[in-house]
Amino acid sequence: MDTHSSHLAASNRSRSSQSPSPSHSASASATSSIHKRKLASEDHAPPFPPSSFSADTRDGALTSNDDLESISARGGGADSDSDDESEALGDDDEDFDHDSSMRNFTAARLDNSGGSAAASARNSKLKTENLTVKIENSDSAKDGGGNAGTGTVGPTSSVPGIMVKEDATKIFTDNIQTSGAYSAREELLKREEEAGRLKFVCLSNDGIDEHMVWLVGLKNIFARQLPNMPKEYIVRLVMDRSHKSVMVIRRNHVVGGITYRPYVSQRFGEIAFCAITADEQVKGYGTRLMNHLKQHARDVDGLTHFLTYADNNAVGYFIKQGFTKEIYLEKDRWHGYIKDYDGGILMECKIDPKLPYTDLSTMIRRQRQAIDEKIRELSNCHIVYPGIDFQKKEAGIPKKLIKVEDIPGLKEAGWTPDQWGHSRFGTLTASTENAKKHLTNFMRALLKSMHDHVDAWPFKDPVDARDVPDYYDIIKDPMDLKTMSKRVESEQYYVTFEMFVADAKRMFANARTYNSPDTIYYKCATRLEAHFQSKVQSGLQAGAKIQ
Ligand SMILES: CC(=O)SCCNC(=O)CCNC(=O)[C@H](O)C(C)(C)COP(=O)(O)OP(=O)(O)OC[C@H]1O[C@@H](n2cnc3c(N)ncnc32)[C@H](O)[C@@H]1OP(=O)(O)O
Repeated sequence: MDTHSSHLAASNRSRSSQSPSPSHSASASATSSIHKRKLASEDHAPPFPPSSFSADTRDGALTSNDDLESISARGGGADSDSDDESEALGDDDEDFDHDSSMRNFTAARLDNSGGSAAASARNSKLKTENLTVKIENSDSAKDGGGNAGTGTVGPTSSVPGIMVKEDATKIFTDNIQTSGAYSAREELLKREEEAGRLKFVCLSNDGIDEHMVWLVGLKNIFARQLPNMPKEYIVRLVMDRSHKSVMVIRRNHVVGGITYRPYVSQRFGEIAFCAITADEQVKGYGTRLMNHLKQHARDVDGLTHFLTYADNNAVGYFIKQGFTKEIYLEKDRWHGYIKDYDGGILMECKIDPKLPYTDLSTMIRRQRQAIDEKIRELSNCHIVYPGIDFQKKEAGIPKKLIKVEDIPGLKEAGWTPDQWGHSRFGTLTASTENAKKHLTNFMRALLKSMHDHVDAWPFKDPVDARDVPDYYDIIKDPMDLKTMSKRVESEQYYVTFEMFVADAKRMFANARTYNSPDTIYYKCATRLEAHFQSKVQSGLQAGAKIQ
């Protein structure tokens, strides 16, 4: 018999999927019809040289061009009428809640002052405190020892107002994500395996009834998911004894699998088919399957690489499994061994000699843990401080004056009083107290000047919603001279002159937002603003020092 004569399958072999992953359906439908896969040999020529073919068949294995008649009758016989079986495989009653296990990763922020002596001292102190729970009221931190008049500040206790979480493990689980989406899915499936609800098996056509039933189930999934691949061709390879199939079995039903041929002498394997039943896709089975395959191929077959012709719409999946379009494997190790295709993309995956493929999640978790511990050595980002009390009274004036030094955690983060940023006040020393008084007087004078202006009447009081019912629907941040005056008199609100100017500008902008240019309100706003600006200008020139 001519072993190359069964080109009936070869001429139109294509693996384009019928029901690609939901998340990729758009691209899949666009590509599946045009990227039909064909053996390069087409109808007449063998797909690869007979010499390499015969070398492969030293163990009597079938290849794509072997005659179908030589396929195991047990497997082939079950082919035609069992298509529906694959549908029955997708029991939904054990759906896993993958979403719940997906968490957002909050990147820990490294303390950039970690290298300094001060920082190390601080860190070692905090590490010690890490062992105990320490909760202080932030108010006590604000009040304790602070002296606004002299500028000596705040807390006297070592780390006031800090709430350090109880133990390292708890911090780890509470604050830091223990696993990403990838690991979460892997862990979930691993637990299912450990509980015996899920298993991964690697089989070939060994004649054992149960195995044959699974292989037929897998063949049916391939037939459905790779509709452009001739069914006879699928049967032939799945039942070929030189091919192996790694399968996901749940409740004794096949959920999906990968059929591959290990070329042991060449130490690489060719993935022929890979599919998960339609309603179980994008739940992590494909990934776990691939991990089991890699582990088995490395540890049992001694393989170092996988090659496959990936359907265009499955390239994304293979990339996520570590496959590349670049082929690094020396050509003489694979050329002539695997079938060439038109369409599809040849991809390669190097199997790592050490990675624990079926327990990657544990490895990743340990790595995260190690990184987390290192971050906590270098920074304080795991310490949670109480928030600032932002309670306000009338006119948005804070109920309690908060000094910068009293902001919980600020000093511990490396802040020092010389880092005042954009504040034009500087520290609350006696001289800046003078500056503060000076500023208050200047703002008072500006307010009075505006108040006395002929165009000030629309701005003297807050707009009354009874008079203008839709005003507060449009103006979300209202301002008026009375509110500004209260803020000035509180001597707490306007800690910078810019804040005062910003309020005035907002007041004028509001008037021009709500009213049209032809209205008196709009015109008053423009004239009063010009007056205000000239007063600010002349006041500053006359030496009204703001700081
Ligand atoms: C050599 C060949 O056999 S090529 C033909 C491949 N088979 C098919 O196309 C048949 C139809 N598709 C399927 O059977 C399945 O979707 C498979 C086998 C491709 C993937 O199995 P799944 O169980 O769905 O994969 P799994 O849930 O582990 O997903 C792993 C990742 O790949 C992504 N992915 C899955 N399928 C695809 C795809 N077709 N294209 C791009 N990305 C994909 C998933 O979104 C997921 O990404 P994430 O980790 O960022 O969340």
